[in-house]
Amino acid sequence: MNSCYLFCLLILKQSNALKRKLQSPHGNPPLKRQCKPSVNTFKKCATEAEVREKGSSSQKSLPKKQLTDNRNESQKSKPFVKTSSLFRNNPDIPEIHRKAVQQVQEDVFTTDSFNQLDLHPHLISTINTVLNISSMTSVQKQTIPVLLQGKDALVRSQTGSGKTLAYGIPLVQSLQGMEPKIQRSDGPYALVLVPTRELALQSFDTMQKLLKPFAWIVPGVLMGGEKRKSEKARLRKGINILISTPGRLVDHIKSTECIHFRRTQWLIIDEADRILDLGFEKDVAVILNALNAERDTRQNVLLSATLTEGVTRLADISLNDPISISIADEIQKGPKPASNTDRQASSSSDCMKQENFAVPEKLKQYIVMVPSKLRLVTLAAFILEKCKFEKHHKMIIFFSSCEQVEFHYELLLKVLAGGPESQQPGRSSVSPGCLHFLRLHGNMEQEERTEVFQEFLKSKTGILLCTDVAARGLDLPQVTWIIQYNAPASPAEYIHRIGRTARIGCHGNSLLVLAPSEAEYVSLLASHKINVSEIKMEKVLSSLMKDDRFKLHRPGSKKSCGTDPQEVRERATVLQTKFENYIHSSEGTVQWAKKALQSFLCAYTTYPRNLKHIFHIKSLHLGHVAKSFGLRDAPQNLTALPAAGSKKKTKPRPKRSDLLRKTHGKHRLAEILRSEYSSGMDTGVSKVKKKKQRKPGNQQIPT
Ligand SMILES: Nc1ncnc2c1ncn2[C@@H]1O[C@H](COP(=O)(O)OP(=O)(O)OP(=O)(O)O)[C@@H](O)[C@H]1O
Repeated sequence: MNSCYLFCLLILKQSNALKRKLQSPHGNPPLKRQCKPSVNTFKKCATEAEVREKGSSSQKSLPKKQLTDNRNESQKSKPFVKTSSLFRNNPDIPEIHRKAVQQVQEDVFTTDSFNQLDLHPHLISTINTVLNISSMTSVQKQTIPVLLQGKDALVRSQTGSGKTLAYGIPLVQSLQGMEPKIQRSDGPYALVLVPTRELALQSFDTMQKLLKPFAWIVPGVLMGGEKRKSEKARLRKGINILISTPGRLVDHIKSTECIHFRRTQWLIIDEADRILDLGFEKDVAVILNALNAERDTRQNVLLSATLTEGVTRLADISLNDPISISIADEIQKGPKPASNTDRQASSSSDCMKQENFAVPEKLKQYIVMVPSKLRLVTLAAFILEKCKFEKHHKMIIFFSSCEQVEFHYELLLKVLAGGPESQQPGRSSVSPGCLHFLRLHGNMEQEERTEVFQEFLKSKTGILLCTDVAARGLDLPQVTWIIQYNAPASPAEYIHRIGRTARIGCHGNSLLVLAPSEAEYVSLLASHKINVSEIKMEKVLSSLMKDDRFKLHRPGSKKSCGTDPQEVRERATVLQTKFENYIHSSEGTVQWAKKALQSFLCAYTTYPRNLKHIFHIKSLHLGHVAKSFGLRDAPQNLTALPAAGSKKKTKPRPKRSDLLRKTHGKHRLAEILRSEYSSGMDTGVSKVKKKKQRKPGNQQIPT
C-alpha cells in the first residue's frame, strides 16, 4: 500500500469524524455553513429534490421518512430516486477581490519574411508552400540567426508562437549543408528531447515536412508504447534527427547496442522546464552522460513558454555560453524600440528570472467557483452550452488523474451524449449538436492514444478529456475552450494548459473550475500577472433550461420560462439524479466511482507545499466531493476497495498499479499522478546493459 493511499484513508477517517461538518477555507474550525440567501429562496419541495425519473410523474412529494422507505422499496421497482439536495449546506462562494494586473504580452508576428535569412532556397520554398508560412514570428526572428551562428540558446516565448520552427529551420539548414553529405548510416546528428509521445509525433511530423527537399536526411522518433524491436531496427538502419521522449531514449541507451552519438552535434530540449522536473532529471543526466562520452562539442538549445531560473541548473551542465531569448522580457525591459519586432537577444540569462509568463493576447480566461456537490452538473451544463447549443466548439478538459479521465469519459458519454452508439469511432467530425467525447491519458495503449490524438487533431469539434499528457506543446488547431476541472499544480502548468488554445494569434477561451475553498488560487495567478474573470455558476447551470431531457415532470408544472432559478436547480437535480442512477445501477459502477474519487483525493494530496494553503485535503468535504462522482453518500469503506485493476467491472489499469507499487517518495508519486509523461517502458529500465566505456576526462553527471 503506498503512502498516498494510506494518507487518503487517514483523511477519509478524519472526514467521517467531522460528521460532515464543513471546513472553513482558511483552516479555521469547521463551521456549519449557510447557503447564500438567493439559494434559500428555492422552494423546499424542490431542494428536497424528490426527483422522479421519467414516467413517475403521478407521484406527489412525500415526507422525508416515507421517501426513505420508498427508496428502500425502490431497490426492486425503482419508482423513485431520491437525490439529496444539491443546493443546501454548500459553503458560501467568496467574492473575489483582486486588483487587475497587467498581463505579460508578446507580439507573435513580424512582417519579416524567411527570404531575409540566409537559408537554402528549397528550404524557403518548403516553408512557404508545404507549411504555408510566409513571415516569421518574433521568436523565429530572434532565434534562427542565433542558432545559424552555431550558438547555444535558451528560448522563451509564449505558447503557440512557433518555437518548433525556431529550432527546426536552423537545424535543417545546418544539416543539409554538411559536407560530406549526411548518410543515413551516420546515425544521429541531432537529438530532440520532448516530454510526451504525442509531442514527439508532432515534432517528427514538422521535421519530416521541413526535410522534404533534403530526402537524404532521415528523421526518426522513439517513444514509449511502440515495439522496442522495431525501434531497434530503425536505429540500426540509421536516424539522423532523433526525436524522443527521455525515458524511452534512456531505455535504448541502456539496452540497444547500436545506438551511438558519435556525430551528435545538436541537442534540443523542448519544454525544457518540464523535462527538468524531478521525474525526468535522472533520465536527462543519463542522456547527457551518453552524449558527453562520445563528443566534446555540441550546440544546445532549451525552449519553453515557461523557462525560469530553475532551468539554469540544466543550463549549467548542458549549455555553453548561451544566448537568452525571451520575447516578453525584451518588451518589459524598457521603452519599445522603434520597431517592435527589432528586439535584440540578450546574452545574459537574467530575463529567465522572470516568473511572469506571457499569455496569448486573444485568450480570454475565466474561472467558475463551484461547491463540490455541484461540480459534475456544472461541468455537464458547460459542455452542453458550448458543444451542444452554441456548437462549433472544440474543447479540452484537463483532469488530475487517468482514473478521473476514464470515469468522466464513460459517465458523460452515457448520461450526456446518450451512450456509445452516438460516438462512431474513427470519424473525424460529428454532426452539429451531437456531443463527441474522446479521451487521452497515460494508461491507454499507444495505438489508441495515437488514434485519438490524430482524430482530435483533424476534428473541427469534439471534447477531449485528458490528463496533463496533453498539456505541453500539442498544436491542436481550432480548439476554442480549455477547461481545467482540476486546478494545475503550478502557474507554469496553467500557462501550458491554456496554451492549447489561442495559438499563433487565434482567439480562444479557458475556464478554471475552483471550489470555494480554493478561491485564493485566483490571487496566486494574479501574482504571476495572470488575469481571470469570473463566470457565475448559476449562469453556467442555466444552460440546462435549453435541454428538456432535464425538465422535472410533475403534475401541474408550468411551462418553462427563461432562466427561472428554481427550475434551473430542479433541472440540475434531475441531471445529478441521472448521474447517480447510472453510478448506482450496479456494484461495479459504484466501485468504479469510488476508485475515481480515491484517485482524485490522492492527486489532491500531491499539490506542492507552497499551495497547500489553497489545496489541502482537509478543506474537502468528503460527502460533497463524493456527489461529484455520482455517489450518493460519502464512501465509508474505501479501505475495502480492490487493488487497482483487479476488479472485473472496473477498468483494468495494470500499468498504473505497477507504477504505484514502484513509487518511492512523494515527488515521484506526484509526478506519476499529475503528469504521467512516462515513456511507457519506464518500469523496464532495470534490465539494463552497461553502456559503453565513457571517454576519460568527460564530465559525468550523477544519475
Ligand atoms: N511564422 C509562422 N507563421 C504562421 N504560423 C506559424 C509560423 N510558425 C509556426 N506557425 C504555426 O504556429 C503553430 C504553433 O507553433 P508551435 O507548435 O511551434 O508553437 P510553440 O511555440 O512551440 O507552442 P508551445 O509552447 O505550446 O509548444 C503551428 O501550427 C505552426 O505551424
